[in-house]
Amino acid sequence: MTVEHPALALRGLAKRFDGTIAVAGVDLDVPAGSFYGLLGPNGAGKTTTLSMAVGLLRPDAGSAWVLGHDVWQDPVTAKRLLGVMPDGVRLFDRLTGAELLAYNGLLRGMDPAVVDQRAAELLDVLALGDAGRTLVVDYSAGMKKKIGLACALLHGPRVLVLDEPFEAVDPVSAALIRDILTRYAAGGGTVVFSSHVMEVVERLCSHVAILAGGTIKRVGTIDEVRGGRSLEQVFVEVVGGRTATGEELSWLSQ
Ligand SMILES: Nc1ncnc2c1ncn2[C@@H]1O[C@H](COP(=O)(O)OP(=O)(O)OP(=O)(O)O)[C@@H](O)[C@H]1O
Repeated sequence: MTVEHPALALRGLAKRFDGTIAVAGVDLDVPAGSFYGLLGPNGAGKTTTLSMAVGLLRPDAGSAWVLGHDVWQDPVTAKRLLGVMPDGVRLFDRLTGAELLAYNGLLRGMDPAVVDQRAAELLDVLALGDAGRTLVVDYSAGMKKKIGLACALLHGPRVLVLDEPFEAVDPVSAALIRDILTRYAAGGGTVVFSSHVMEVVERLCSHVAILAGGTIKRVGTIDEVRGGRSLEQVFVEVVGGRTATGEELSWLSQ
């Protein structure tokens, strides 16, 4: 009998920057085939957690496994299975989209003919084909997200980890990204993405974890976490925050 490993397993991940505890011991199991949303307010530790989970940032403590392969002990195998779109999309942006895809594919040791064929298909599906000779540095924020997603998908990963894929993306591009991710998940892939947009998570995800102050506050299937309420209600209750009294900023009223 083969053991089914979680797509992503995190144990005790922790990170401190100078005096700030960014992530304070995160445990998480992402089931294979799930569409997983990591929700949290600004500064919750989402980017730091995902960066440690995919081998981009060395944790102070803890471990991460991709389909049973330790990201830090066996990075080559883990990274072969992973497609990653980091926050702020750190790309070699003095290349065109096609060049960037070719660079990524060849770096992964892919057959050049396969790279060419997949790159052309991805650029077409993501409506980036017209950008032709435009350098990525001159792309709009939404176009940068889309080329980042194309780079993450090029080698056909089993697990896709995306940091804020819908941030700064117009509704048309957002719908396109949603379609591609839904198709990828329907084909057996696992998607993990961070967001602070409830609607997107509620609409797409089978599972959700709410991160605040560097720890996981709620975790489970969307229905388990909602418990009959809206995700926003649960989020606000978990994360807290101040309620306006109506007295503040009175000088703004004419
Ligand atoms: N390189 C760094 N140096 C110092 N502090 C950092 C660094 N990266 C993150 N932090 C701090 O760690 C905490 C968590 O940041 P992180 O970027 O992981 O949060 P986030 O949930 O992704 O936030 P956002 O939704 O705003 O992107 C914040 O307090 C942040 O200021």
